[in-house]
Amino acid sequence: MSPRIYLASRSPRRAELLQQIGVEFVVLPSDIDESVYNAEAAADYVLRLAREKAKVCAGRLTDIDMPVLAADTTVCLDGCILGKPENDADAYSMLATLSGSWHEVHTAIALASDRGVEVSLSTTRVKMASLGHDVIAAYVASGEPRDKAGAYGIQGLGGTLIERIEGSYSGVMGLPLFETAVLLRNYGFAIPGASR
Ligand SMILES: Cc1cn([C@H]2C[C@H](O)[C@@H](COP(=O)(O)OP(=O)(O)OP(=O)(O)O)O2)c(=O)[nH]c1=O
Repeated sequence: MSPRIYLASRSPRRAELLQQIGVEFVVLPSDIDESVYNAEAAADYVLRLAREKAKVCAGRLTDIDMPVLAADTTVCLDGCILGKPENDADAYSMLATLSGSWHEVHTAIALASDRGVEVSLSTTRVKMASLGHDVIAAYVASGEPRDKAGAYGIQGLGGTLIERIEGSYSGVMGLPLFETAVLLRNYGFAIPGASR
C-alpha cells in the first residue's frame, strides 16, 4: 500500500521531511491549546500534544479514509521546557541560556486512524556553542528563531550554532524520520528501511 496520509501540521519543515521519504499527504490545521501542565515533564508534554493534535484532527474528519500524522517538538534545558519565543527579546534570552551547554530536543509523533492512536518519542542531545552577544543579536535579527522551539533552527543558519548532536537530526528539525517510518510501516504502508 503506497503511503498517503493527512499531515496535521502547519510546519513547513515537517512537510519537507515527509516529502523526503516519499509520503504523499494532505495538510490539516492542528490548532490546540499548547499550555504546559504544572510540573509536566518535557517528554510527557510533547507526547500529550502530538496525541491531541492527531486526535483532534482525526475527530474533525467525517470519514478517516487515511491516517492522521501529528508531531510536537520542544527544547528542554535542565528540566525546563523552552517552547517558541514570544518575541525577539525572549528569543535572545533563550539563546543566551542555551549557549555553551547541552540540552535535549524532544519530538513526539502520533498516528491516528480508525484503529486508534500510536505514538513514538525521539530525544536528541544537542550541544550549543558558546555564543557572544553579537552572534545572538545577529541571529535574532535574522528572524529565524521566531517560530521555532528553543529559538533556533538546526536546518538553517542555526546550524552554525550547533557543535554536536547525539540522536536524530530530523527529530530536532521536527519530524524524526526513523520513528515516522516505523509507525507508517506498522500501519501497513510500504516504506523502505530497517524495522525495530
Ligand atoms: C529545535 C528546532 C525546532 N524547530 C521547529 C520544529 C517545529 O515546527 C517548531 C516547534 O513547534 P511545534 O509546536 O512542535 O510545531 P508547529 O507549531 O511549528 O507546527 P504544528 O503544531 O502545526 O505541527 O520548532 C526547527 O524547525 N528546528 C529546530 O532545530
